[in-house]
Amino acid sequence: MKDLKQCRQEIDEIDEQMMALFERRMKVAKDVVTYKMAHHMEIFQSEREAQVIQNNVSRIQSEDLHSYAKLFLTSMMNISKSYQTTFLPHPQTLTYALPKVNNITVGFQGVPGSFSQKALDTYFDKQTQRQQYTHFKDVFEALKRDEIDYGIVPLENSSTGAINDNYDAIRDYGFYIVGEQSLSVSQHLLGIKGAKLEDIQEVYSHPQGLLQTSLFLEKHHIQPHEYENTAMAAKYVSTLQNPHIGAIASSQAAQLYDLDILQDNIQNIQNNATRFIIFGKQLEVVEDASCISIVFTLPHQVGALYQVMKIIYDYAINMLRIESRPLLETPWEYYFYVDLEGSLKDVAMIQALEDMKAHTKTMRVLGNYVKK
Ligand SMILES: O=C(O)C(=O)C[C@]1(C(=O)O)C=C[C@@H](O)C=C1
Repeated sequence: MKDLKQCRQEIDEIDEQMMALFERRMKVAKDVVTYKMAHHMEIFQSEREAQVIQNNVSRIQSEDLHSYAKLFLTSMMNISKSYQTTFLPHPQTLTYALPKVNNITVGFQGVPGSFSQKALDTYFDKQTQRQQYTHFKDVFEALKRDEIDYGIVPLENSSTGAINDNYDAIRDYGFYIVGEQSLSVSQHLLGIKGAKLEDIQEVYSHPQGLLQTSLFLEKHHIQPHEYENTAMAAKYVSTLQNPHIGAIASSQAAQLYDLDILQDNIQNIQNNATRFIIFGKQLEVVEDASCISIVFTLPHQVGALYQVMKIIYDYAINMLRIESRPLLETPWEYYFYVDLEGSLKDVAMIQALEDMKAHTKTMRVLGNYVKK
């Protein structure tokens, strides 16, 4: 048996060599992303990754290490991709992208009659193919598999705040925001034909639908039940045919699933609106893009957030929004999601972002797009 001390010494020597190679590899990854940004290429290159895995796993002589080698290479390329996403485009090499409109498929969560579909219908034209999914996460997965060209999900509601899962997903999947559609949202109490408001004892809706109408539900002593989606809840209630069970959903859902509107506009705040984001795999900057979304993490230091905010102030940039979310991998640390008014074609903006990046642990541009 080898001595532990000797083993660890050997590991230390190997790690030293590996770290030098790691640094070299990451520097090349940086050169690759500079090229990709100038040529409108996606960071994730599935064919190349498959090739890297195939070439290198076959070099491993011990058969029992093949699956570990594959895992090692995959993790290494994930690290390389996450590093690549932190680089900012160069205003001179960044060319405007024409929004893709022909022959595209867009994924949304829910069934026809959902608010996501309404946002999709408002943003995209009639020819756009629509693909529906059960969960928000499925839309992100579908884009990852190239099943769709874009996804559309809600990010924030004016009365209930952020839709946290989607904030986390847009960051974790490494996708880009290419557009935003704001939609005014009216929630209605729906019931089966002939039912009355007084009959309703329970309702089904998406958690957001229930939150947005909490005052009405409390007032009428109606018990809320969470469902995948407002329109799916309407569809479900329609199948139950029970006069005591209602749904909270749109007027389109009432029509589609043959339900009556028992009480309209029951949302807590009358001008209830939801912001939907359209996301894709590439950074697409259109000519009139005026909103830049960034996400960053900060070192645990006094005044770390202040330093970033000061740069925004010094460059006289209008900050449209700031949101913080816990970093799952390190408790009590947060990432910040900030919207700034401006364009990535503006040299001063890139300078400001570079300065901000110098004060963060990680920073990535999520997109530069038009708010509609
Ligand atoms: O070859 C590239 O395009 C790279 O960006 C490098 C790299 C890698 O780390 O090997 C990273 C991301 C791609 O998905 C494929 C490979």
